[in-house]
Amino acid sequence: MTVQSAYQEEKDRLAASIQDIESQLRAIGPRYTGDDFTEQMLDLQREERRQRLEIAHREPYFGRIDFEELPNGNQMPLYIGKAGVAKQGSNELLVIDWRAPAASLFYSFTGGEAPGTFDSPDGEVSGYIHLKRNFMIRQGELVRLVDSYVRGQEEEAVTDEFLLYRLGENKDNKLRDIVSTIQGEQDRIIRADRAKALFIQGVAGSGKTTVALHRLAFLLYQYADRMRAERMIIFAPNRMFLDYISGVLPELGVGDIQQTTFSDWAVELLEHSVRLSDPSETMAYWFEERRTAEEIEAASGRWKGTMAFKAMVDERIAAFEQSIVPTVPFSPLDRLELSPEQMREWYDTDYGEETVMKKRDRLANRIRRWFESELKMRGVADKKIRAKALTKFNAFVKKIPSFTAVQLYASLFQGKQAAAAVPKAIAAETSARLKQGIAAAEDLAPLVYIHLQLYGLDKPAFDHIVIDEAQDYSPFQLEALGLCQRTPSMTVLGDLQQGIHAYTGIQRWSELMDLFTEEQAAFHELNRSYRSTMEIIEFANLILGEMSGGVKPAVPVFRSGDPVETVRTEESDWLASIDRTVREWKTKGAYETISVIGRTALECEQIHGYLVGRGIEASLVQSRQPSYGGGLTVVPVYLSKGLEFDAVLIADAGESAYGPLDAKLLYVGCTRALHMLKLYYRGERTSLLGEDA
Ligand SMILES: Nc1ncnc2c1ncn2[C@@H]1O[C@H](COP(=O)(O)OP(=O)(O)OP(=O)(O)O)[C@@H](O)[C@H]1O
Repeated sequence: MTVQSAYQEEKDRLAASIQDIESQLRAIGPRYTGDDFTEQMLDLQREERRQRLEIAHREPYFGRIDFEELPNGNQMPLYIGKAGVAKQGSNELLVIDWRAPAASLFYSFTGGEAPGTFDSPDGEVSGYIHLKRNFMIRQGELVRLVDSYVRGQEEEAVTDEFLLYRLGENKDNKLRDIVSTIQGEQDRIIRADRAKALFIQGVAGSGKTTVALHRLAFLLYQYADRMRAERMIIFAPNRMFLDYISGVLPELGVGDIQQTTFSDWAVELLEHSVRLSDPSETMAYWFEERRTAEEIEAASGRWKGTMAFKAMVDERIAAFEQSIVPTVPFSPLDRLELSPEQMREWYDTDYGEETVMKKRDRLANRIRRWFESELKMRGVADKKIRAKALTKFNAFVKKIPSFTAVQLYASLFQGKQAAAAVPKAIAAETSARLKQGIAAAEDLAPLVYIHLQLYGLDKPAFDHIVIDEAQDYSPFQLEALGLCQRTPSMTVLGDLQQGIHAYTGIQRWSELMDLFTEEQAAFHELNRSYRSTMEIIEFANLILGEMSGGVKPAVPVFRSGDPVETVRTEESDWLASIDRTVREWKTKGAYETISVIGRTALECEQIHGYLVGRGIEASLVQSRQPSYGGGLTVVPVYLSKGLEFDAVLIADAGESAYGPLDAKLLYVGCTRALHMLKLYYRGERTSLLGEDA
C-alpha cells in the first residue's frame, strides 16, 4: 500500500469514527435532575460514558497495531486511544483503551519478526505483529501518520520520531499525559502488580511523576472490582506541585483521587489537635544560609525519622498499654470485688485486634456491665447504694489512664526517661513547641503513628498510596502510612540525586525498602531522561560527579539542542544581565515557560523586584504558594523541584551561592530545563562546575 493510500484510508476511518462517537454523544440526551434514586444512578453512568466519549472525541486514538493471534487467528487492526469505545449499537470495538491488555503490545513491541505477547485474563496471548502505526490527530484532523514498524520492512522503522516530536514541544503550566508515547520501561511500571510496595528510583526528568499518575489510571481500570479512586491517595511535596500535576488524571478520565501533602493529611487525621509550624521557617533555616554536614547529620528531623526513634515510641505505647489494666481490685460494694487478674484476662484475651484506646474503653464498659449485673443478681434496689456504687465505678474508671496522641508524644520528651534517651536540644525544642499546640513537620509521622495505634483509622483503608519525592521521606513516615493499609500497595518514587532535604530524608532506598518483606517490595530504575536535551543532561551529570546511593547517571534521549552557557558577570551588571537574557528569550518567542532560578528566597525577591521594576511581567514563587501560573517565574532553587520550564536561567552559579555541599541543589536547578539552560555567576564560579575555563 502506498503512503498516500494509507493516509487516505486512515483519514476516512477517522472521519467515520468521529461520526460514530458524535452520534453516540447525541444519543445520551440531557442530564436527569429529578429525585428518583434509580434514575440518578443511571444518570451517573450516562455521565461517565459521556465523559469517556468526549475524551475520545477530542483525539479518538493515537496508535494502531495489526495483530495476528497464534495459532490460526485473523489479522486485525487494533486502534488504541485514551478511552475505549464500542461501535454504536454493537460490541465491536472502535477503539481499545490504552490500559487494556492487548494495548500493552503497542508499548512493549520494539520490532523484530518474533511473536509479541501480552497477558490477558485467560492467560498469555501471542501473535505476529504486522504493523505499528502512530497518529497525531488535532481538532478531528489527521495531521501526522508514521509507521514505526511494518513486518518485512524493518529497515524503514522510525521508532522514536513521535517521542522526539513530543519532547521537542514547549510546556505550559501543567504536566500532561503521555499515553501516546509511553516507553517500554515506563509501561512495565505502570502495569506492575498492584499488591506491591513498588519503589522507583528515576533520574531527573525520567517521567516518575507522570508514570505514577498513569499507573493509578491503569490500576483503576485493571482492578475495577477491587480498587476505588476514593480509596487512593497521592502525596506530593507541596500545594503548588499538586496544582502543577492536577491536569493529568482528569485527562486520563480519572477523578476523585485525594491529592495532598503529608503535612496537610496528617494535621487533618489528627483532627487539628495541633497546628503546623510554618514550613517556610524550616526552609529558610536549611536553605537561606549554608549549613554544615555536621548540622545536617544532627538534624532533629533525621533523628525523629529513624526506626530507633520509632522503637522508643513503641515502647512508650506499650508502657501506656501496660498501665491501662488496674493493679488494684475494684470494689463497688462491701464483699463485692473484681480482681485485677480478671480484668487482665478480659483485656488480654477478649479484645485482641483492637486499638489501644478502644481496648481501654471496652475494658471500662466491661467493668460497668460486671458491676451492674452483680447488683442485679444480688437484688440491690436501694437507690442510695446504687448511686454510691456508681460513684465508685466512675472514680475507678477515671483512674484508668487515657492519652491523646499529642499527650503521649509529648510525654516522650519530658522527665528522666527523656533526659537519658533524647538529645537535650531536641527534647527542649519539641516540648516548648507542643506546649503551644504546635507541631513541626518532623513531629507528624510519630504523631500519626501514635494516633493510629491508639485510635485506629476512622476511614476506609487505602487501596493504593502514591508517594512522590519519596527520597525526602523517613522510614518512620512510611511506617505510619503503612498503618493505613491492610496489605502494602504503594508506588514510592523519587531520586536520591535530588535529595536536597538531607536533614530529613534517606540516603539509600534500602532504608525504606527494608520495612517490607522481599515478596512485598519491588524496585525499578528509570535512567533515561525525557525532559532535557542531551547538552543539558550531560552538563547536569557533571555537577554530581560520583553518584551516591548506587544510582546511575541520567541517560538522555537523543535530542540535541543549544549548548549550555556559563557566563561570568560583574556584580554591578548582574541584575541587568539577567534582565537582558530574559528579554532576549521573551522576544525570541521560542519559549512558553521561562524560569530564573535563584539560590535563596531573598535573592529571588531582589531579581523579581528588578525585573518587574523594568516592566517585565514575572511572578515570584514562594513557599506555601497554592498554584503555578507558567510564563516567566522567579523561583528559589529548593522550590523548583518537580517543575519544568522550556528555558532556565540559573541566576548565580558562583562559589558563594553553591558550595561543595550544594551539588544536589544545583543539579535540581539545571535539570528543570527542557530546551535551554544558561548560568550566570558572580565572582568565582562554583567548583561544582569544574575548572573555570
Ligand atoms: N514517554 C514519554 N513521552 C513523552 N514525554 C515524556 C515521557 N516520559 C516523560 N516525559 C516528559 O518528561 C518530563 C518529565 O516528566 P516527570 O516530571 O514526570 O519526570 P520526573 O522523573 O518526575 O522528574 P523530576 O524528578 O525531575 O521532577 C515531562 O514533561 C513528561 O511529560
